[in-house]
Amino acid sequence: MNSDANAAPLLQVKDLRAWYNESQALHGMNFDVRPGELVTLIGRNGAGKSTTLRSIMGIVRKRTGSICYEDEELIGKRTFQIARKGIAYCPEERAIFSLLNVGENLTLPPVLRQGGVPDSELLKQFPNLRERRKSRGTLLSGGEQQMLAIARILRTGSQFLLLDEPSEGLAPVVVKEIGQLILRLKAQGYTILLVEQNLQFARLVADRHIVIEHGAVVDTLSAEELVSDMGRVKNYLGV
Ligand SMILES: Nc1ncnc2c1ncn2[C@@H]1O[C@H](COP(=O)(O)OP(=O)(O)OP(=O)(O)O)[C@@H](O)[C@H]1O
Repeated sequence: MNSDANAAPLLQVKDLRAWYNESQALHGMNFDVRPGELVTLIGRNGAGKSTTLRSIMGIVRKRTGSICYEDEELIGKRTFQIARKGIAYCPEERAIFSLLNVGENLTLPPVLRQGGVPDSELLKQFPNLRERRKSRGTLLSGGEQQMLAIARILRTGSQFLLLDEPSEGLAPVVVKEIGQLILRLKAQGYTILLVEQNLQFARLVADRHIVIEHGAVVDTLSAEELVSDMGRVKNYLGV
């Protein structure tokens, strides 16, 4: 499914400010994501990318402004309520339970909504996980852990996926596999907001790129602009 440039936004973030205790991390974020779109958040370390995902998910609780999802305000809602609306979060550290095996990790999160991928179908979609069904989390490679972390949230029935640096620490060949998986999810109609430092990876998968500096959006580039004007982005990232 391709995103419709004229469709009403699925997620609208307005003047989002967020704090860790007294320390302000987001200073007025404004952006939106349309249904079926794959959007990246890019920016230097500490710019506020992960905090944006955690604020949408309600993990960072101290936040003001507006986060509107399907015309419903998420500010003030708890994480479990946000998850029930169909938003899922895959953290940077992947959060695989090391003492549980693949099958147990997969079935641990509850099914929250209709439309979740059934277990049998998940194992078909992720054959490498099927092979390693009995292996403990600690024995998985970084790529397998990432696959498992994504597979796990597909089971819940969520349609809006927040993915924090899925390519981090993975070998190029595995990054390619994760890229193919993300493109497959987009083709299946999932809407995806992706934090990504790896521009080559971001370039291959995303429709649009939002640049963050000091907790605010400073630029937005289309997929084409990222390719034709890489200098602009590298300037922001200082690379
Ligand atoms: N748990 C926390 N407690 C206090 N401050 C935090 C916490 N997590 C992040 N911060 C601060 O919030 C700001 C934004 O951090 P955030 O992790 O969102 O950045 P980022 O753009 O995702 O960068 P990175 O890729 O390095 O994680 C930074 O100044 C960071 O030091």
